[in-house]
Amino acid sequence: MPDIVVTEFMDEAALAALRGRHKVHYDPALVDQPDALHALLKDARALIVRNRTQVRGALLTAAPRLEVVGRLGVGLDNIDVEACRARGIAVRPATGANDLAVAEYVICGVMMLLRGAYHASAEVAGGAWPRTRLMGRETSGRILGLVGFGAIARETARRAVALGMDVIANDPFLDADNPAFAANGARPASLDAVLRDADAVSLHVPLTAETRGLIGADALARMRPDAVLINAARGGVVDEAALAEALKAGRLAGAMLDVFETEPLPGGGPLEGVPNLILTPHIAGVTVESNVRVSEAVAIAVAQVLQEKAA
Ligand SMILES: O=C(O)[C@H](O)COP(=O)(O)O
Repeated sequence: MPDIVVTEFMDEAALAALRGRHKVHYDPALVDQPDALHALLKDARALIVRNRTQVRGALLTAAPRLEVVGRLGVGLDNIDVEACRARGIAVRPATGANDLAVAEYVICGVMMLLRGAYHASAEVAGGAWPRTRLMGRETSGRILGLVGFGAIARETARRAVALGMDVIANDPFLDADNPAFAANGARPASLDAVLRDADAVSLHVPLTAETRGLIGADALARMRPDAVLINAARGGVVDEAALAEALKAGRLAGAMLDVFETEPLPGGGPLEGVPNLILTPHIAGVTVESNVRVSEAVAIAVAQVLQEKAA
């Protein structure tokens, strides 16, 4: 039986490093095979997951010898951190390793949505030439509003400033005089001001009881009708039906979503066929480069916990 089980995709070089010292079972399809996964966890000392494997309840019960959970990402909402703590199971996320990937995704989204010229490939290929309709807006001089001002938001802010954007940010955990705002070219603002003033709003908060549904019909109504919204944080933060309504009614100029209330996004939901909406499959933090960084960081952290616990 393996002592490390990996249930979702991981970089090969990091896996090879782990295999040098441990018996590793790597199967990125395991996330969708709970019975097989539970059987493999009987003797496992370590479990490595991305965001889909639910590390709680039955899974933890099936893993009586578990010592560490490696998280190939940052968000911990798929892990029952309290239950792990109660059992002395260490949780090791890849903090910082995918910040850059998400920040570039957000900047790309801001530019695509404000410019608005990239939804017309099929039309142009078909012989249409809609130049005046596709006259979009420049990014320089626009206001970027960040909801949450942690590490990823700060990476995003610096890149937005380099593009000539004015950056305002709200974070209930930071005092207005926190030097992190100025150090990253942002001005602190209330959530109301961010929603009211920003040309582009980007979300950078974890999913908690306080942030669930934060961007619902009320918040969307407070945004400018020509504003755009980007969510590469967590799906439950945005009310998908309310967003779909706002886009269809032209009360919002555009949106890009990388994360959803339910993942994979079930077909036939409110987001299908909505105009000015770009959807991606929870890929903002995953690039060729970040996959290497994330996997290496988690492999090192997991191996270290196993070594410490064995000592
Ligand atoms: O929490 C994260 O870091 C992102 O959601 C990316 O996680 P993933 O690589 O597990 O998708």
